[in-house]
Amino acid sequence: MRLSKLFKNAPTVNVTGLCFDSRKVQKGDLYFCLPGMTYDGHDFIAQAVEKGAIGIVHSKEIENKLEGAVYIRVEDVVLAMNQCARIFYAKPSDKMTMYGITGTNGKSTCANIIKYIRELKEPCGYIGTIAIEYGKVRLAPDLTTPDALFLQKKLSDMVRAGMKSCALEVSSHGLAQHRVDAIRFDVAIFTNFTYDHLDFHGTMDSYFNAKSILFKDLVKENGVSVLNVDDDKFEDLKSLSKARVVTYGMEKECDYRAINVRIDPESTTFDLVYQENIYHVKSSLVAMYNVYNLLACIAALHQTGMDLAIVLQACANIPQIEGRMEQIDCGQPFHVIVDFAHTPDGMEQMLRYGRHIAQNHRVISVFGSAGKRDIAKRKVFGELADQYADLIILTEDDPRDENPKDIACQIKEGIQNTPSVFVEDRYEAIRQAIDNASDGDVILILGKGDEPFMYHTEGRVPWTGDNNCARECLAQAGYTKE
Ligand SMILES: CC(=O)N[C@H]1[C@@H](OP(=O)(O)OP(=O)(O)OC[C@H]2O[C@@H](n3ccc(=O)[nH]c3=O)[C@H](O)[C@@H]2O)O[C@H](CO)[C@@H](O)[C@@H]1O[C@H](C)C(=O)N[C@@H](C)C(=O)N[C@H](CCC(=O)O)C(=O)O
Ligand SMILES: Nc1ncnc2c1ncn2[C@@H]1O[C@H](COP(=O)(O)OP(=O)(O)OP(=O)(O)O)[C@@H](O)[C@H]1O
Repeated sequence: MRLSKLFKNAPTVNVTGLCFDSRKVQKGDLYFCLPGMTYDGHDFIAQAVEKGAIGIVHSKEIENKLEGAVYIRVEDVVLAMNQCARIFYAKPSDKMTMYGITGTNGKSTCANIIKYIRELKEPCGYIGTIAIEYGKVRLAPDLTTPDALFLQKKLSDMVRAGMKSCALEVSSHGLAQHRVDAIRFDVAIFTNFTYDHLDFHGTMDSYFNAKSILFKDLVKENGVSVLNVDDDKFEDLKSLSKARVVTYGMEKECDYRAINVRIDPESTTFDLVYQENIYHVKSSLVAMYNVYNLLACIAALHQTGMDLAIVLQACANIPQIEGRMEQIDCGQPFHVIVDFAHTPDGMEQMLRYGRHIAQNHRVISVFGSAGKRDIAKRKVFGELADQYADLIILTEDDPRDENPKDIACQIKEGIQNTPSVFVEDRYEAIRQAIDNASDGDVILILGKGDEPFMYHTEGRVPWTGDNNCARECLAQAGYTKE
């Protein structure tokens, strides 16, 4: 593409790619000097030019301009990069129905529900924590919400592969770092807002401000904000939403309301009240929080033209979402559930659900807390497990360069009455939980879900995955039904 298509009055040179990392520049790329938390992209111009960048987009004064590249000075490089990416990749988000999902918990679950149901009508892509998926392509993501350039490129690949819609998880980091600024969403879904990511955002207000960008920036004609009426942040989001607002919930009057909810170990049923009509819904997803996730998706899909009856019927067969409330059934006489819960709210939801289905039997919980992340939540995890569990097995969970035993000690500060042990090796911890379980017990393995890696001192190292680990340990104990 000609540089002048991206910047008015720019010299006639051909841009073959866009890049913001000098280490990855390829010949013909336009290099954007981004401000970062550790570095400043302006410091790497020499490397970018050496690697063949044909243009440098910068905001600071540059004294020694190297030959071989064109220099374009702008006020805001992040803004310029987003605008360029949108044009360079031919505005892919304008060619699909775009669902943006944000909130502390439930983004991956909702995105996967939307993808599954939307695909009954037309091809739908997915970008989020679990995968990047479209058609037959399935890639392992590095981030929940990738950087702006990668995102635009992937969306354009999706359009080329025939996708008509896309469900995209939008993290607060992604919003704060303007990774989705160049995307035009049709629907912005808000799941919930509870404690998380204070290591990055500093305060809950700043965390919320990041989340709210998705709703402030939803300006597409016919755009719709899908909001959880039962969440404390509902009124704030409603008043700042630019688009039409549609509501869902259980406790208050709203557009899509669930009543008569019944949660069983295998399924969930409820009555959906919509415009004074009542529809009976049965879903393969369990736990109360999934009723909220379902309502959000039902509203979003219905508001974007899907037939309500088809959407509701599809709720009965939503496939297992990897590592999210994943029931591992190898024929053992107790429940084993693997879940990605890693926030206080997620932990409480899971522990409460475990308590609900265990009835008089025991809840055995296996978890840790990530190293170098949100230290304050460790004690809270201990308090929650103390409240709901009968046995707590503390173990490693992405310790990074912290000692897992120290993290476990901080979790233990919240444990008063419930027996707890520390088993550093996660595989061994899961094995001990399984060996310890009696008929009817519920084992909750929390925090990592399906993730096939663990962060240690040496970086990201392969991990069996909690779900695979549980299956292996069950097989070793003689249960092999799956
Ligand atoms: C905290 C955070 O989000 N950091 C992101 C941020 O890094 P940064 O600000 O430190 O960047 P930097 O290293 O200072 O570099 C500044 C600029 O100089 C450039 N550079 C740097 C060095 C060099 O040699 N050459 C060069 O060109 C960099 O490419 C960058 O453009 O900008 C980088 C470039 O886009 C991101 O890769 C990086 O994500 C890191 C890897 C990360 O782990 N982010 C996580 C926390 C994250 O975003 N998570 C969310 C939420 C997940 C959840 O809900 O749990 C997600 O969406 O995944
Ligand atoms: N609506 C919800 N309310 C509260 N907790 C939820 C909700 N949905 C899911 N959870 C809990 O949060 C965990 C993570 O769910 P999910 O992966 O869907 O969220 P997420 O927002 O995508 O998280 P992340 O961005 O960290 O991947 C689940 O495993 C479950 O324990």
